Amino acid sequence: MSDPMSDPISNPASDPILTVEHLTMRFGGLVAVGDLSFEARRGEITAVIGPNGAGKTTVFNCITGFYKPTEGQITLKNPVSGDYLLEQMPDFMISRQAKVARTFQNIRLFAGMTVLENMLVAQHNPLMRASLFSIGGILGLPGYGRAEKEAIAKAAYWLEHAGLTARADDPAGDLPYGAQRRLEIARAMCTEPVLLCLDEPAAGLNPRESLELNKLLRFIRKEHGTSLLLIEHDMSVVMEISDHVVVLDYGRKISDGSPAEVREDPKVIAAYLGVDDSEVEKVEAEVGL
Ligand SMILES: Nc1ncnc2c1ncn2[C@@H]1O[C@H](COP(=O)(O)OP(=O)(O)OP(=O)(O)O)[C@@H](O)[C@H]1O
Repeated sequence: MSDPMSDPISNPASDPILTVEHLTMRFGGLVAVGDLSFEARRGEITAVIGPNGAGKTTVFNCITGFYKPTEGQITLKNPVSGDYLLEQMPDFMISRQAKVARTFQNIRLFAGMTVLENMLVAQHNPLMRASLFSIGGILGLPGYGRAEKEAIAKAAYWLEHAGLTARADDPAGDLPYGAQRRLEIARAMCTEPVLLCLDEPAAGLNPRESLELNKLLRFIRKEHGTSLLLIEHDMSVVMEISDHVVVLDYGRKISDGSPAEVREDPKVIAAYLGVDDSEVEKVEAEVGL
């Protein structure tokens, strides 16, 4: 099999992998996302944050093809296969061709299947191709045997880096919550995405599980050059691992910069981090509201 470590994607700092331009999503009269533009740069961890209902999940759903945006353009620059206009593609092509993978707020594993089986299901497409879409596996064709070995080796590699090797034969549903989250991420990495979108990966994790998650995400970025886009409520995770933070409020972008920059931005303090009631007027005056 090709060595999963052998081809880290180059990482020129200014090179965007995802460009969102004037994205608007309306549900009837409600503007869930309004005229949003931002970039996620290649090889970086970009966090999208904001209060409840700010439009974060809607942005993810537009990027990954679950929603068709009302307006706007979303360009994914795959360094290998070229540019894709995601808003014009069905969701399965976004994952298969453009190589964008995602995880969900609520974990979506096959709970009754083993950890290893979950990892192999993610590699269904290459295995089906190698089986000639029917009898290759039954006939024991060499191509299928090779593809199967590669799939198992890739699964083993990601299980090791997610700290799950010892649980490979256990039902996924038996894993502690934090381990299930890492399994979802490891499973997504088996599809070799260029952009991995994570919807609240730290939700419900205890501090030790949060550290293990951070370690896995850093490994993915550093050793594979995979770009990460995450929605996160846990500010300690955002500040610790993000290179770039985009802040939404009521569907609009109110801040965009390094973690240190957005943390100091009075608009963010007022809208997201929260201020004492007695301070609201003062902060609003400072930011011109
Ligand atoms: N399918 C839908 N139909 C109608 N309204 C929707 C739909 N999806 C989202 N919304 C509305 O769009 C707005 C943004 O929701 P969204 O879930 O994107 O926010 P969020 O920032 O992800 O919130 P949270 O942090 O609570 O997950 C909300 O007012 C929500 O009720």
